[in-house]
Amino acid sequence: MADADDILDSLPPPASVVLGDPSVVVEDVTVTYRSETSNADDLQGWRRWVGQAQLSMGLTAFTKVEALKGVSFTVPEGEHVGIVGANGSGKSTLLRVIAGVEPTASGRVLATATPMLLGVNAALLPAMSGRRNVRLGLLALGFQPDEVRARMPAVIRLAGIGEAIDRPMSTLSSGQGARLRFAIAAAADPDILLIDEALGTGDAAFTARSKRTIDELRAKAGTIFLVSHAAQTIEKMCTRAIWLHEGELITDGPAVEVARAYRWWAHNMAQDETALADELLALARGRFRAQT
Ligand SMILES: Nc1ncnc2c1ncn2[C@@H]1O[C@H](COP(=O)(O)OP(=O)(O)OP(=O)(O)O)[C@@H](O)[C@H]1O
Repeated sequence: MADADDILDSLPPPASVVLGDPSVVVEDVTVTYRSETSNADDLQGWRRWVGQAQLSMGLTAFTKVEALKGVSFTVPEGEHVGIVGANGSGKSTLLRVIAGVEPTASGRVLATATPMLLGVNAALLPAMSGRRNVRLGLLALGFQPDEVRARMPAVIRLAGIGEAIDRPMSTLSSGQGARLRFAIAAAADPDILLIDEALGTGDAAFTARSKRTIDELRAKAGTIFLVSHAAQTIEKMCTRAIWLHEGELITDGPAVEVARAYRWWAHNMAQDETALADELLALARGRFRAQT
């Protein structure tokens, strides 16, 4: 069996890409969630005793989840960055922080344009119809009234929710609402585009249509962040990738190299080869730290 060093050494050299000035700077970002827990063993030190006492009295105990731990990187314009990592590693949190919809406990994000997280940025009003929400959504994105009129049919076609477009938002299914949000955001032509595949929703026809739209947006956007569980998607679509593990940035480098290292790690975890997986993770982390 190949050892961790052989695996990392067999990876191809970095691809070369032509890049512009910095477009997104993530500086030492930490995000902490406070979450209910029914298991006091989740808690550390004195909090465990307090938690046990709270739970035994039928009260609620809270634990702290560090979703991102001091994550830093700079992305130049034109870069397509994949974010990989196991479930719960902090990928969606990172996208939400870059989009400005998730507060940080410390650190900051600087961007040269407003980053658009597909499907999340549009805040819809429940009492208004889908159609009026599309109008408001497009106005909120900064389009002039004549541009709004011109773009509305395409947005409504992409959402593809039929007659439900004239019903109040509050009566739509969550899938229909998600499709509308996606379609509004997709009209934005953002310079900095954030795509979370986990947000993918809807039936096969919508999935195909939204994939086409994402491809068009990708072709136009300057800087792209893409979260995907499929390391092959990251290899194919991205120039660079970041591997997160339990909120920590493990490595950041050429997409092919990072995605393959992550794939080997995931493969070994799936095979219960946890010792080799741990070794791979430590090596990838060590190599990256040595470079920076
Ligand atoms: N609103 C929240 N309240 C409490 N904990 C949260 C909240 N959102 C995320 N978390 C926790 O933060 C950590 C990171 O979550 P996040 O959704 O960013 O991971 P992810 O890598 O995107 O996961 P997945 O691949 O499963 O989508 C996880 O431990 C998760 O349980």
